[in-house]
Amino acid sequence: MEEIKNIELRPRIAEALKDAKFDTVSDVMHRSDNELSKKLKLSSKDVKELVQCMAQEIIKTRPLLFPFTNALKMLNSGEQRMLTTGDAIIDKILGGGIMSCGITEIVGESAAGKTQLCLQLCLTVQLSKKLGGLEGGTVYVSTEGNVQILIKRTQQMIHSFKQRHDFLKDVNLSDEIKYITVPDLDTQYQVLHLQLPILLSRNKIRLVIIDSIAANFRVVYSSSDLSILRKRSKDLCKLGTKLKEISDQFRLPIICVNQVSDLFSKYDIREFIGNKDDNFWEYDYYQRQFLVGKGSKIPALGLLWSNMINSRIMLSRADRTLIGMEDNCQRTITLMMAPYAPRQWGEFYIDIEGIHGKVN
Ligand SMILES: Nc1ncnc2c1ncn2[C@@H]1O[C@H](COP(=O)(O)OP(=O)(O)OP(=O)(O)O)[C@@H](O)[C@H]1O
Repeated sequence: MEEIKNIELRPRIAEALKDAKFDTVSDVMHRSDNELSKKLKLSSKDVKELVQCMAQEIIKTRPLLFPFTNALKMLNSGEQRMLTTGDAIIDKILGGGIMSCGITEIVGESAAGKTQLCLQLCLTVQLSKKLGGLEGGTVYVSTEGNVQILIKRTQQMIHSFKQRHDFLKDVNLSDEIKYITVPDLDTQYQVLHLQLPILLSRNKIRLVIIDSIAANFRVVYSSSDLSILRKRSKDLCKLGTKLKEISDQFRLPIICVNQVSDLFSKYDIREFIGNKDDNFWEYDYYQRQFLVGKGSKIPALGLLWSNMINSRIMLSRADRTLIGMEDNCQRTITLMMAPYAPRQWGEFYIDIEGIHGKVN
């Protein structure tokens, strides 16, 4: 973080900072105005001036963190806003597809179809912008260690994808998907902080998928000890901030697959959602699910993580019924929250080609 001694300040403010041994911009910016006023023995007017100077310094020295934009600039830039899922019905349910920036969470119970949706996006992202793609490859960070299964399933999808998009028949779509396995939290940290930024700066990658974000956290932070919970929150915060930074810097969407936790009482919902009035939609959804005893599950990692993501897509499935060889379970996809569309849902199914929406 920037050192204060290099910043031009009024002498009495500079003197107060020196006396209080405040050396960096973060020493100031991590404190409230009241705290600064007390510690530095400065008037509230001086504190306001100091905070403004520090904020200016951050904007000046870290322009990538503040890529200010407005609606007109976005419109004129012609930047693709949505990444298609490859299925018109699902795109419609999701308000156009997956947001082409920020963090989108895909959450659901085991075998709900999260990985299938992600693999499909690995293919659609390679399409031209005209067709709803982002013209680039994918980095697929997997915590499950099942890369061979992913590759095999992707090959299956590619086969039918090429039949639908004849012009891709000579393109090697699997070359544009780079799989990385992260078996533990330490490796995950190394990959996201060191390896991923290098990969993104050297290749034309337009999508990052982390499948799943909860797996390693659940293993390391399984205790309910308060100090461990605090550390978990801190690490989750760091992870969310890093992902946002990467998404902003490389202008690409990051998809985080998340698991679910069981809901044991309706008070769990309040604990998960926080203030009901702040997020009435989600509160209402889980409350109803709980009351009808259906899908009484909430996304893992709690409220803190919920505040780090930009949109949330929930996949769910009813109990599996096999008719002959056909998997006939009812699946639903719900856009739980997004800055660009209201909550909506629909049914979908999975077949050899990938995932498809059902016409009602
Ligand atoms: N080739 C295929 N043809 C038809 N359906 C398939 C095919 N491959 C997978 N599926 C369906 O996809 C489901 C698994 O989906 P997926 O692997 O995306 O689950 P998930 O939500 O990622 O689960 P987990 O959290 O356990 O990894 C299976 O139950 C199966 O019904």
